[in-house]
Amino acid sequence: MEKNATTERPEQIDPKTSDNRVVIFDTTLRDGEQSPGASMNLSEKIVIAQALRDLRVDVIEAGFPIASPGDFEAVRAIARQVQGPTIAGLARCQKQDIDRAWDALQDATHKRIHVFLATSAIHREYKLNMAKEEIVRRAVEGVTMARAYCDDVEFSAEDAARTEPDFLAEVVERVIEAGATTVNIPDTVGYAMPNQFSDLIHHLKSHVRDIDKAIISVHCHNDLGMAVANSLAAVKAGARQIECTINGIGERAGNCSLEEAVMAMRTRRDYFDLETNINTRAIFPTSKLVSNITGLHVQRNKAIVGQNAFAHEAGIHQHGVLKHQETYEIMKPEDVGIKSNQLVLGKHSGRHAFRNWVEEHGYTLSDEEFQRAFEAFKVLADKKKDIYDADIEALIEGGLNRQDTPWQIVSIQTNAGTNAIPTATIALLHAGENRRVEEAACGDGPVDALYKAIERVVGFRVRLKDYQLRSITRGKDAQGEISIAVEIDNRTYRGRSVSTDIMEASAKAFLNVINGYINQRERSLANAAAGAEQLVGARP
Ligand SMILES: CC(=O)SCCNC(=O)CCNC(=O)[C@H](O)C(C)(C)COP(=O)(O)OP(=O)(O)OC[C@H]1O[C@@H](n2cnc3c(N)ncnc32)[C@H](O)[C@@H]1OP(=O)(O)O
Ligand SMILES: CC(C)C(=O)C(=O)O
Repeated sequence: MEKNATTERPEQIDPKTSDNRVVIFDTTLRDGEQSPGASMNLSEKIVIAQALRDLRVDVIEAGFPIASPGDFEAVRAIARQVQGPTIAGLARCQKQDIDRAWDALQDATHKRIHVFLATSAIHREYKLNMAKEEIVRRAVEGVTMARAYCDDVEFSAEDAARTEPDFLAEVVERVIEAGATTVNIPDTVGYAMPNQFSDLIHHLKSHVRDIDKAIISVHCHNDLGMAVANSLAAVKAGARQIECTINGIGERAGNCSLEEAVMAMRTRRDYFDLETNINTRAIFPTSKLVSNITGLHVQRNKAIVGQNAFAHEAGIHQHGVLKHQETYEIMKPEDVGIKSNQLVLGKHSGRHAFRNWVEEHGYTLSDEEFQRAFEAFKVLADKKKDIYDADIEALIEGGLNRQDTPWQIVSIQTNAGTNAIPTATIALLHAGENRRVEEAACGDGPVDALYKAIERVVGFRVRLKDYQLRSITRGKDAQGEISIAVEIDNRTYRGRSVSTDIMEASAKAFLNVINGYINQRERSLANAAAGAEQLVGARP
């Protein structure tokens, strides 16, 4: 499944020659992935990178290639497959990191090596054990090594917001001299206040020789809820790149939220007089995709993409909006990809209306995906009186991660109640072998009983690490979303499912994990067998 690429990517504008263009550097796949619990696999990262391309971000930071073979592979695959934006790879100021980043970026059309080194006193003394002179030397060395490979090099002075401004200016001047084309000023621990951060950018602009030879970037964390405010204060002061993530995910309290920064600059163009290249209509679908894949839910009242962001409950507001939308709406929901006029879909709707909905919401489904989504929609419409957009989105997005085989549900029965021993009976079909197996079990609750019965059918045990139930739509017949994390062979697998019946959703989420594990194990065995065959073939 791929989101529509809505419009052509316009010629890249160089912010050094256009005073009011702000570069959007997305780090959902790198800093965003540093959110505890947000790890993504290779195919999920590629799907997100494609969505970021369609959103028209300027730079995708695809990962930190030295961090792990998986990170390296993800950066390499995105560099190969996602054309348009610049692809960046992160590296410490050391040769092996820079070499690894360069290897991973080889196939990208536009590539950037992003080197970083902390500059603040606390990081120098306690973390790096380096004096100021060594910091300058290592930073210059890092940029020089990266420039030997690549024309586009970014240097980040980690913890810049807590660095002595004059020392920061010295580092920035020296890395520009060494060839850095972007200099990033991170508020790594979310400590800055907007006026102070703005003063810091002014300080660099007035104290760094040749500051105009590089783009000033900012990378703000949200520990005090200031990430967006600080980023906006910085662009007002002359920074021309914002590093941000979808839904503001990232290390600890997260990063500057892309959708908030972009929509603030767009909605208050009168104040900022700045532009980005973002296709704002792709914001909402991208937000949904990221939340679906990472399992990090967006709070209802989150600006721009929260479920309530464009909802009016109060009578006085509703009255105002009915008379004139702008009385209580400063942005149009359509501008961020949220439909304002809902086409009401229900059990009597046919394929045309459903296809219309799918296309209007920015999805491109293959014939098979469409048919599966339509059938699932009909089943849901039979069970549920009111179908909301969120119901259908859940149903389509759910298809993205679905591991349908080999084990499929034939029937589920659970029994629980006060003073009753919870029991579950399940019948599963092994699709490949056309084998039907039934098992029953007791447990500490109906879900525990259900999971034990499933373990008996598939023949192995797993450890449930996390189980979350959330209502994702409204009404008595709301759909429940189950998100689980399960440990098998020392690895964590995640599963998710949505249904009006939470026992069914629980079983499907569990089978999602079991099937994912079985499929992956089979792929590894097949790869190992192919490798062994090659070795045998290669023998003299
Ligand atoms: C602010 C940020 O978000 S920066 C990015 C943070 N992201 C991550 O750390 C996620 C990925 N990280 C990892 O997978 C690992 O930390 C690795 C692979 C990078 C390094 O792992 P290890 O070699 O085991 O080192 P570890 O993480 O324990 O310690 C970091 C080392 O890097 C050094 N270091 C930290 N930053 C830098 C830098 N910018 N340049 C050079 N060296 C650095 C530290 O001094 C320490 O060195 P030491 O081993 O000589 O004491
Ligand atoms: C590597 C840098 C940009 C970073 O993530 C930070 O300082 O938070």
